[in-house]
Amino acid sequence: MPHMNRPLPTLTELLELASVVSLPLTTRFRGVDAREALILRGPLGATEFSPFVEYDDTESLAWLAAAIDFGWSETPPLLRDRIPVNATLPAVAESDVEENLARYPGCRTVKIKVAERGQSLSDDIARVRATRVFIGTEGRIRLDANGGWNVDEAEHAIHALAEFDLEYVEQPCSTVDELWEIRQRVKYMGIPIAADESVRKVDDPLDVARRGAADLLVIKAQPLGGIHSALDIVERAGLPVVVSSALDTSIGIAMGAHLAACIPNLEYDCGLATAALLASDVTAEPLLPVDGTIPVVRPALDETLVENNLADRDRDVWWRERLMRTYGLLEALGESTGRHAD
Ligand SMILES: O=C(O)CCC(=O)C1=CC=C[C@@H](O)[C@@H]1C(=O)O
Ligand SMILES: [Mg+2]
Repeated sequence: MPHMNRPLPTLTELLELASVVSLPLTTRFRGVDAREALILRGPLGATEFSPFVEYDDTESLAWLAAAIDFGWSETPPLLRDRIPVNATLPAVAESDVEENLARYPGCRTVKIKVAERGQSLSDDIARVRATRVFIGTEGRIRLDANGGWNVDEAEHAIHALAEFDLEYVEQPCSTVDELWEIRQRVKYMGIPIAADESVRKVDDPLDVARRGAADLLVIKAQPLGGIHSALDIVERAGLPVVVSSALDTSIGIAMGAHLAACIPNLEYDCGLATAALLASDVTAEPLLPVDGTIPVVRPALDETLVENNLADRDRDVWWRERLMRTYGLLEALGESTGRHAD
C-alpha cells in the first residue's frame, strides 16, 4: 500500500528530523482540546505523521507511509493552485454557531457534526437550523455523523433534517452494510450518502464503492497511505470524492491540498479548512481559507512556532517510540515487497 519512489529514510534520519508539537484547538473537536503531531523536515519540505493518539501501530502504518511519501517523493502534476473548501462546524451549541462559522471567510459550504455522543436530535436540528440562517439559502450544508446512528435512527434524523436542504450525509452509520441500507431508504429523497470511516478505517477502502453503498467518498491523505496511494484509490473507486483533512497541522493540510490538486474532477468543496480550528500552528502562513479557498503550497516551518508549541517531554518520548514501532512495521512490509531502507 505505501508508495515510495526512493528508498525509505532511515529511522535515525527520521528521529533527527522530527519535532513533536501539541497545538491548542479553538473549539473542542473529536473529544480533544489539543492536536498532537510529529513534524518531519523532509528533503522535499516539511511533512507530518499524526495518527490520532488512540490508533494502534497497525493503523498508524498508512499515516507514516503518507508522511514519507510527502517528504521524500515528488507529487504528481498539480491541476489547480487553489482548493475550494468547506467550513467545519463541531457539535457546538446553537448559540456558538455564528462565532465558529465566522472563522471561514467566503466558504459557501458547511460540514456540520451531528449525532455527537451525549447530545440529542433536537441539538442537531438547532445547530443545522442556525447554520442555514447564517449561510442563507444559497449555502450548502452537509452533515457528518461519524457512524453515530443505527439505520432507523439515521432514517429518522435525515427526515427531520432534510428541510434544511442537505448536500449529503457523511457516514450516517458505521458499517458498509448499514450504509447500503440507509442509502436505499433515503434515495427517493435525493440525499447522497458519503463514506469516510468506511474508506479509511477498513481493510479494503474500495469495498464500499464496489458494493454501491455510497454515492461519494471522503478521501484523507494520511490514513490512506499518502498522495500516490490515495490517488490510486480515487481512480479505482470511480466515485466523486471530497478530500478532507485529518485535523492535521497546516503541514498535513498541505498534503491534502496537494492531493486535491492532482484529482481531475473535484466536484465538491473539500474539508481542508481545519487550520481554522487550531489556535496555533507550526507555520507563519497557516492554510486558512481566503474567499472560500486554500492555496496549494508547502508552507515553511516557523521554527519559533514549532519551539513554542513543543509537546511535553513525556509526550515527545511517546511519539518517538510510536514512530520507531511504526517504522519497524513499514520496514517489515518493505522487506516483504522488496523495498529496503538504506
Ligand atoms: O471534513 C472536514 O470538514 C474536516 C475534517 C473532519 O471533519 C474530520 C477530520 C478528522 C477526523 C474526523 O473526526 C473528522 C471526520 O470524520 O471527517
Ligand atoms: Mg467524517
